[in-house]
Amino acid sequence: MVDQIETSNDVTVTLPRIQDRVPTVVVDEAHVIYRIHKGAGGGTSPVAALKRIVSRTSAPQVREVHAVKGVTFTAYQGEAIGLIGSNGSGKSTLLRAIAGLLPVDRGAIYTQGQPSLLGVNAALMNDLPGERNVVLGCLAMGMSPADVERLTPEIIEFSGINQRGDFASLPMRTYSSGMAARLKFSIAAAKKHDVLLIDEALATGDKGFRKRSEQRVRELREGAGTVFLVSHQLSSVRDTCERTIWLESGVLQMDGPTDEVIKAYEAYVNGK
Ligand SMILES: Nc1ncnc2c1ncn2[C@@H]1O[C@H](COP(=O)(O)OP(=O)(O)OP(=O)(O)O)[C@@H](O)[C@H]1O
Repeated sequence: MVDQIETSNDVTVTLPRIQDRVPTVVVDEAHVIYRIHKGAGGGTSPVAALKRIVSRTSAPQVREVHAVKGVTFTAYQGEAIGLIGSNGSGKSTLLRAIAGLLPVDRGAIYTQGQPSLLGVNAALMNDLPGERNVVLGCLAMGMSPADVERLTPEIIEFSGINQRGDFASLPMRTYSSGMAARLKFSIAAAKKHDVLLIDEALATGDKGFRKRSEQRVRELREGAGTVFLVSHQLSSVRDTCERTIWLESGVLQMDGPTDEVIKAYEAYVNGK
């Protein structure tokens, strides 16, 4: 049983009916708190503690930043969900917690399979050429060597890094930050993910790359995965996601159809 949904840019997406929907991410009253150790003695390591004993200085102060405050929602297969909110509202923190890179302090996050976080900070090796990074990245995602060999030219083509000469054979350190981000997106998007988490990656490309990557996000979603997209580029969210979650100061403000949530967010931003 399926439902046809029209998105704002006239793309028709086919989604399973509510009763057939398979949850992929369940976030249940999740709290994430950063603890920053500051003050004399530097840190909590045994060496730092010993130094404090010898120098008779007090234990470092701990400052807490409560970045995500009791957020609850469920994401389903086939959904692309935008995450929006002001600077410092907790979007990247929530994404990192879903990826399992940050522990939740209270509450819980359950995911189906291993979510893949694609951020502009994803680690590639700066001294290796782009094409070697493609091979390493694909192998690290669990692709077979034969698939890697077949897909490498496609990934380089998709990224557009060779548009102004043969950059694929040059070390990554010679790339602009936009080129590096495009290559990272292209590597991650080459594989079908159960849950793909994208942090601002689409915003770094030029218009042509943005269109290609938005199309790829739609394909990934239609291939039954769930895609989360953190972006300040509201047009990207509008074109890619039919559902959007709005966070403000770590609190979930709204969760619903993208058009409604963006409208409320814009009214909030303009009224600030
Ligand atoms: N590693 C960290 N250590 C301590 N505090 C952090 C750390 N990373 C983020 N924070 C704090 O957590 C809060 C949420 O930050 P986060 O990066 O998740 O927000 P964001 O919505 O993604 O912001 P932006 O839109 O600016 O990227 C902010 O107050 C930030 O200062």
